[in-house]
Amino acid sequence: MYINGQWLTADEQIEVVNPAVNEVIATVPKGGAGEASKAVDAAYEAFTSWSKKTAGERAELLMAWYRLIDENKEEIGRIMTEEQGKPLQEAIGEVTYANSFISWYAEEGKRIYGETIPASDPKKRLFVSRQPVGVVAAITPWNFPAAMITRKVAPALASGCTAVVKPASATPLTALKLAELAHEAGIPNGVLNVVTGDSKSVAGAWMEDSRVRKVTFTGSTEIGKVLMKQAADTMKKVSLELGGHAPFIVTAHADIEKAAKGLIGSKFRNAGQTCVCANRVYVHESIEKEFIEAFKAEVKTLKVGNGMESGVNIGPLIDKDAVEKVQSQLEDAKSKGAVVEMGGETKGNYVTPAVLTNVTDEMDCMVDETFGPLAPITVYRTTEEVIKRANNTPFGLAAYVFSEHLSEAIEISEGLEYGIVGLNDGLPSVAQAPFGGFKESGLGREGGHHGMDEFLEVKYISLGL
Ligand SMILES: NC(=O)C1=CN([C@@H]2O[C@H](COP(=O)(O)OP(=O)(O)OC[C@H]3O[C@@H](n4cnc5c(N)ncnc54)[C@H](OP(=O)(O)O)[C@@H]3O)[C@@H](O)[C@H]2O)C=CC1
Ligand SMILES: O=C(O)[C@H](O)CS(=O)(=O)O
Repeated sequence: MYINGQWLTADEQIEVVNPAVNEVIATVPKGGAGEASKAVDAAYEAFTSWSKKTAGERAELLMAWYRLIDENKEEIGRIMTEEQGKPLQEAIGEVTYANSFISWYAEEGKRIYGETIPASDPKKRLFVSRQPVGVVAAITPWNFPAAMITRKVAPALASGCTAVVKPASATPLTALKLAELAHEAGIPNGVLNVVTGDSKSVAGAWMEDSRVRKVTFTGSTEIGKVLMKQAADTMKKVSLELGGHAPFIVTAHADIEKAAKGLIGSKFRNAGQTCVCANRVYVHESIEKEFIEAFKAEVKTLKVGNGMESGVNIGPLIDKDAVEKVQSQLEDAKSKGAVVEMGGETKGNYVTPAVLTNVTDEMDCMVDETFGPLAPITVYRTTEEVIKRANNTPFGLAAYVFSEHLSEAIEISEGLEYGIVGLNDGLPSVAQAPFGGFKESGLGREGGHHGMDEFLEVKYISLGL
C-alpha cells in the first residue's frame, strides 16, 4: 500500500493470480479500515497545499507522471497482462489510453473557468467560481487496471482534489506501479494514496468518513447501488460507471465489412470483458446471412492464448467464475434453440470466441451482461422494432449502429436510450469525450470537460459594494 508517500505492509496478504496459468505471481498487503483511515488522514492533510497550487504547477507534476508512465509503458503492460490476462499489445494500448487522461486533464485543469453575473442591484457584483470538492475516494475494477484509475485520479488531481484509491483485489499491481511512478514524478505525499485490501472494510471506512467528499466508482451495478446508498449518510458527491448490455445494430444499409470489423473490436476487446462490449447483435433480416458469413470470417482470424505470446488476440477471462458465466449463458441459449456457429470451447480460463445465431430475446445472454467472448445474433425487421428491443433493458451505457443511410442512422441513434452511441464505430472511448450511462448503468460522466465537473463544487459569491 502507498499511503502518504510511504510503502506500508499488513499482517495479512492478498494473493495475485495470473489468470493465464492460474498461478500466484505476487502478494499485496490486505489493508483494512485502519489503513483506509490513515490514507484519508494523508489526503485530507495534503488537500490544503495541493489545492493552493496553481493549475499550472499541478499540470507540471501530472505531466512528469505522464512521461514516466510513457517511458515505462512496456513494463506496466507486462504487469497488467500477468495480473489481468489481456494480450500484451492490448495492455500497452491501455497504458497509452490511461495516460491520455493524465495529459488531457493536466491541460483541462487550467480551464476551470468561473463567471460573473449581471446584478439586479447596482450595489452588488455577482461572481461564480468552481472549487475542488476535497478528498476523493476512487474504487476501481479489474478489467482496466490502469485506465479506470487515471480516468478518475487525473481530473481529481488536476482540479486540486486529493485521492484515496482502492484497486480491484485481482489487479492491484498495476495500481501500485502507477503510484510508484507518481511518487517518482514528485507528486507530493498524501495527494495520491493506494490502499489494497478488503473492499468492504476499506471502502466502508471511506464511505463513513465525512472528510471524503466524493466517491467515484467503476464496477458492477450491484456494488454501485451499495455505494450510492452509503454515500447518502454524509452526502458525498457520487460518480458511478456501472454495468452495461450494449446492443449492436446492423441495418440493411450497413457497410457489411465495416460492421463485421466493428463488431470484432467491440465484442472481443479484453476477451469481451468491458462494460461497453457489444452484448447482443441485431441484424436486419435482409442481410442476415451475408453479415454472419462476414463476421465468422473475421472471428476465424482471432488467436486465443496466453497474452504474453505474440499474435494473441484473446487472452483468458479473469477467473473461473467468469468462464462459468459464459458457459451458463451458452448452454441456456442452446437449450432455447440457438445455433452455435463456432467457438464456445473452454480450457482453464480460456473461452474461444463464440458466435450464436437463431437467437431470441428470451435467452439469458440477451438480458444479462455476459462479460465474455459470446456474440449472440438475432434478426429484426423494422427500425421501430429494433429501437424498442434495444432499449428493453435496465442498462443504458453503450450502443452501436452500423448504417450508411444518414437519416436512418440519426433516427436510430436518437432513439437509443444510451449514454454512448458508436455510429459506424465500435470503439468510441476517448479521454476528451464524456463516458457514462443512462438508467442503471450509472451516474455522472468521466472524460471530457464533463468529467472535470464531477470533482468541482460551484460557489456563488455575492459582493455588496
Ligand atoms: N461502466 C464501466 O465503465 C464499467 C463497469 N464494469 C462492471 O463491473 C463488473 C465487473 O467488474 P468487477 O470488478 O467484478 O465489479 P465489482 O463491482 O465486483 O468490483 C469493482 C470494485 O468494487 C470493489 N468492491 C466489491 N464489493 C464492494 C463493496 N461491497 N463495497 C465497496 N467496494 C466493493 C471491488 O473490490 P474487490 O476487487 O476487492 O472485490 C473492486 O475494486 C461488470 O458488471 C461490469 O460491467 C466494469 C468496468 C467498467
Ligand atoms: O471498464 C470498462 O469497460 C471501460 O470503461 C471501457 S473503456 O472506457 O475502456 O471503453
